[in-house]
Amino acid sequence: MKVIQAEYSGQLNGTVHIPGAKNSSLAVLAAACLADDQVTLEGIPCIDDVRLVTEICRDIGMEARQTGGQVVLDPRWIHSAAIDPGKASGYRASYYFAGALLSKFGSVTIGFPGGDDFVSRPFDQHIKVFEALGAKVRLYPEYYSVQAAELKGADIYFDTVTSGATMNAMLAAVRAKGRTQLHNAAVDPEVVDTAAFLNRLGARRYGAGTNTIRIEGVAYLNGGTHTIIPDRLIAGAFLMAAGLNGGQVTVMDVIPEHLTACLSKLEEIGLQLHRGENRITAYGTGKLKATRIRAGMYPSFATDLQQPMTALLLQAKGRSIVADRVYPKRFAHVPQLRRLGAEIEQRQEVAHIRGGRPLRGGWVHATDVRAGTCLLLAGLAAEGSTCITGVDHIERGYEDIIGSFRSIGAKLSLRELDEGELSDRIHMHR
Ligand SMILES: CC(=O)N[C@H]1[C@@H](OP(=O)(O)OP(=O)(O)OC[C@H]2O[C@@H](n3ccc(=O)[nH]c3=O)[C@H](O)[C@@H]2O)O[C@H](CO)[C@@H](O)[C@@H]1O
Ligand SMILES: C=C(OP(=O)(O)O)C(=O)O
Repeated sequence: MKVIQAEYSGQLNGTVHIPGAKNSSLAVLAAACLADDQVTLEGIPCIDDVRLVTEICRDIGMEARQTGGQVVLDPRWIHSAAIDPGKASGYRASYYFAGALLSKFGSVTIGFPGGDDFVSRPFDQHIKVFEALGAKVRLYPEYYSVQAAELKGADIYFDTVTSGATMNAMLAAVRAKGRTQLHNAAVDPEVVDTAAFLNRLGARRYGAGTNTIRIEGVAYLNGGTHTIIPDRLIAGAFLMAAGLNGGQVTVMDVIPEHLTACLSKLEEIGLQLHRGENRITAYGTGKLKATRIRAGMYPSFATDLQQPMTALLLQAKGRSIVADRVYPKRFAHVPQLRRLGAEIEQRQEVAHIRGGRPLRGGWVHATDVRAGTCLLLAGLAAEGSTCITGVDHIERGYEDIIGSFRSIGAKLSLRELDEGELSDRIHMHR
């Protein structure tokens, strides 16, 4: 079993290049099915979720060649719209293949979305979109199918703001007959990026980045080249690292506007920031103030950043509280932080933190990708050595997490433990 070992690292200093966004890449890779010619994507991160997507692409006959951050896809030879249920359930965003293949072939069979488990991650708005466009959705124990003789544009109102269903609706509607309007749409940068990609292929889609998106269906889409936006969630986590012990971290190749809520909060708790055109430097002053975080949909503070932010707030003297309106139960990292000596409690879907207390190393388990970053940051600030299991979750979302944190001075290593060694270690730390 893989274990990340983190040692107390003192100040973290250095510059990190930020890769393309996982959440954009997963949508745009599936959206490439829609094209009628070759597609080249730049800035795709080398992460486990992307490896799974490229396997799915190959399974259905779409050639996908990845060289570093570049993926070349050829959708002209897709011969199947049946996706292995196990692979589809191996990550969250497989639902984009449902939207894209439905749009192009009128039929798809696919496993249910997997991904991080936050107790409840409903899928009803995706189904609502498919049905509104005229498709029939059938749910089976292991998979679902979506079929339509013809997709027709429709007016669709989302009952909740969802980035996944907004992007999926854009994919499903792009070849539908007539006009589709999406109301109460998500405005995330990943929505805008996916829309930009579709337009590059020749889609007629207007208003992405606002609450109403209009799509005029087209019969043919070209190929083309697109560069994925930088990962604002990885950038945010590295900026937080600067605050841990008063260091200085620069994130390069970012879009600072995508991080507005995060940057405001970092300044509010005492970090100094310098924003350039495509870079941000965070200076930790060594003194952090407690605060209140209410994670929400973009442009609010991102739910994917509330967990790493919690690790930083453990260093801020006083009481902080963290609530998550997107996933009110996204707090599996809280009991793990307590194993490191953190004074943190979860009461009524809010994490209450008493910060400024020393942390000590121990064994902890990452239950999801950002819980992993949270525990890693806490481990770098804890006295002694912290071992983090659940590395697979972390590798779903981070490209070379060990190398990039080491490049700013973090004492981290990846170790392989056999079952016997693992059970001895866990026993010792009980
Ligand atoms: C692969 C990917 O891009 N993952 C991101 C995506 O997940 P994902 O696309 O799953 O999240 P959504 O934006 O769809 O979810 C937003 C909210 O809508 C709710 N909802 C969603 C769909 C639905 O059919 N019904 C429904 O009620 C969800 O429970 C949640 O409360 O956005 C989340 C919110 O920013 C991020 O945490 C994830 O990192
Ligand atoms: C929740 C996340 O991922 P996913 O939606 O893929 O589970 C995330 O990236 O924080």
